[in-house]
Amino acid sequence: MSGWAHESERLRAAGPGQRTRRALKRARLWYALHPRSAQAAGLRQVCYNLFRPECFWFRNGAACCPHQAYDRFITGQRACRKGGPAIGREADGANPRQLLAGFVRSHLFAYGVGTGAIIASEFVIVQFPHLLGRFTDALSAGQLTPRAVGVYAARLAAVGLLYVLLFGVGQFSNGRLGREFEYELRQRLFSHWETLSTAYYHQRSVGDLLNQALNDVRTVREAMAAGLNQLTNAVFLLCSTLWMTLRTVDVRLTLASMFPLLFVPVFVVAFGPRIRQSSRQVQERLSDMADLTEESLTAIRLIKATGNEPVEARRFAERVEAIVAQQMQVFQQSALFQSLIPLMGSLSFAVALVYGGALTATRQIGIGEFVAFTQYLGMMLNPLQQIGNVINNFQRASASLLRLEVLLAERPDITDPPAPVLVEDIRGAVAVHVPEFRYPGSERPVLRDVHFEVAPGQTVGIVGRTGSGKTTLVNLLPRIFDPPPGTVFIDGHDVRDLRLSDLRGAIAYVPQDGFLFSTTIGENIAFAREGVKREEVEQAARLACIDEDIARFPDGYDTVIGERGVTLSGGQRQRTAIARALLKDAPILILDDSLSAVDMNTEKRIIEHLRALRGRRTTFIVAHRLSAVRDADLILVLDEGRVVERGTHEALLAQGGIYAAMYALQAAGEGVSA
Ligand SMILES: Nc1ncnc2c1ncn2[C@@H]1O[C@H](COP(=O)(O)OP(=O)(O)OP(=O)(O)O)[C@@H](O)[C@H]1O
Repeated sequence: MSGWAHESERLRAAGPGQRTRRALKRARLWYALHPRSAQAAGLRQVCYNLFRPECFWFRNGAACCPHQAYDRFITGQRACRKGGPAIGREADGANPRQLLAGFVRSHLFAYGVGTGAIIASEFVIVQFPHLLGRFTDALSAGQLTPRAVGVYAARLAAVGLLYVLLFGVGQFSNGRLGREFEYELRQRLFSHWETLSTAYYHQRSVGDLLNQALNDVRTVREAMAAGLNQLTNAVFLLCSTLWMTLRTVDVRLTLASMFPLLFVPVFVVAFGPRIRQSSRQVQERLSDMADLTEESLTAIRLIKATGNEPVEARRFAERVEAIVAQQMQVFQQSALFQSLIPLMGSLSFAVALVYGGALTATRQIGIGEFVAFTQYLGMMLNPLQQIGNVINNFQRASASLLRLEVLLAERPDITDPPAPVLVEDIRGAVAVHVPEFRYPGSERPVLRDVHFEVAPGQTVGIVGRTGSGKTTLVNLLPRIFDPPPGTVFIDGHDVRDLRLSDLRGAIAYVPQDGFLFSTTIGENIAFAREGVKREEVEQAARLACIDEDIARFPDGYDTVIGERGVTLSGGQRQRTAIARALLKDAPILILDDSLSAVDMNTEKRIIEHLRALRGRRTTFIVAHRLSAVRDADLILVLDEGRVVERGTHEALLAQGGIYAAMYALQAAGEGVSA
């Protein structure tokens, strides 16, 4: 049995009670090793089946479908069962600082273990100079026997071993917690992004959002894992060293040598805010660069086709130069700040040599005491340097937290109404009475006096010049943009009074770009609904006339179609998106210019299939090619946001207006018979 088949069998054999983390971990490993292979896709399907839709909830309290549960699991996010620990629930709506505080509170014991281990390790390591001092004293007094040397060596080795053990435990424990927090924060970000409305994404770039999800979150994680370790290490190493010196070394020598170190807090106050400010600017410029990279890679085919590589390379270089300049500023400030701290350490050393040397020469302290003290001072330099690093880290993390805070404070402008009308079954009657619609922040009305009504099961064609408002009009139905109150109704209910999940669940929408995911074509179609069977996917593909194309693909429905469906033709992409919408089987179907890249014959067949389903769903077809709407019960002709003509195909032809002129033009150009 092949590796894949064996794994698949094991997973299948696991009963509901055995859907264990172990099985899933193995699945994740398998998936990581074979991310793009058909086997992985198949295994994924099996794994989907292992999750039951009703029982997977995430820590932020949001329910999710098994597909998402699995996807989140393989990307390292943790799902928990309904009713499981709801750490994130209290964090819902919280800012990252509260999230951080909540996380630390709920992992107090683990933090205690990690930090405690580091603290203990510091108290162990400071025994080292003390032992060395005693060894030196014994040596200078000529009291060292071979046995005593062995005992000293064994003690020093034991100190080293215990230190490594304790310090390792502390590092690992806090590092692990940092990673867990990183996942929770990313998950929180993602859940938050899912709630924000389309208008928000028109204002923010993908690059900037990616930068926040990656760089800002990582900076915070570094501060709370490595930063916390370094801080604990540095503070307690300093404290324990100080304690040992005061206990075992002359107090005058200790106090005099420590004097230069009192300047460290002064430098922190002087440099901290400047470093934080510059770090924030660097992050913003990094967002810019991420933006440009994303845009350039998305448009790489166009760039190559037009031979614009040098222009893009120049644009990229300009942004990189700006980032480098900004980063140099941060580096200069950080370098100056970090070097001032060891400088103070060196001054301490100088005082110790002069004053300690004099005390030793006048026999006020022993040689062993002096040797031990210089060792202690050496040990202090490292934590002082670390404190500089940690403060820099915390300054950067603070800037990142601020950016994340701003993002998480963003509220979706399209939300459920406070008291939604609960509807059992939407039939698909649509009434639109929009006196005027403007996009948020825009002065110009895009729709004016648009009034029409559609009975359930009817088909509406929407045509008109480019920019006349067709997409805007259909976007109002699922509230992608909010219509004015009391202007758009479904089954007699204002769409703004319905729960968003009810409203959007009743609408299958194929947007103009018909986005596809970089997975298999079968999964792209199945994305419409949870728990769909392969036969249903195939039936939807038949209705959208993509089934024959799929049959010719090397792996059929399991063919991976590349990023955003790059390996498909424009027409194939459109038909896949249509199949996905048909599979949703919602009472309202919207095709926004979704047949433009399909040839006339295929378009005709798809329209025939839709007509066969007539009565079952209300359909809106936005089109430039009039052949796509000629069978519609009502055709609206838009011009500059107004309905300038309306009627059936025949009635509009008879009117001899804009529609008739468009039809004549297209018939002449494409050879369409009237
Ligand atoms: N998010 C937006 N913010 C502001 N104005 C917008 C936005 N989206 C579209 N518009 C403007 O609204 C007008 C109508 O756009 P819309 O996309 O609805 O036209 P359309 O008829 O669907 O065009 P096409 O046939 O080219 O797709 C255009 O002038 C456009 O510039």
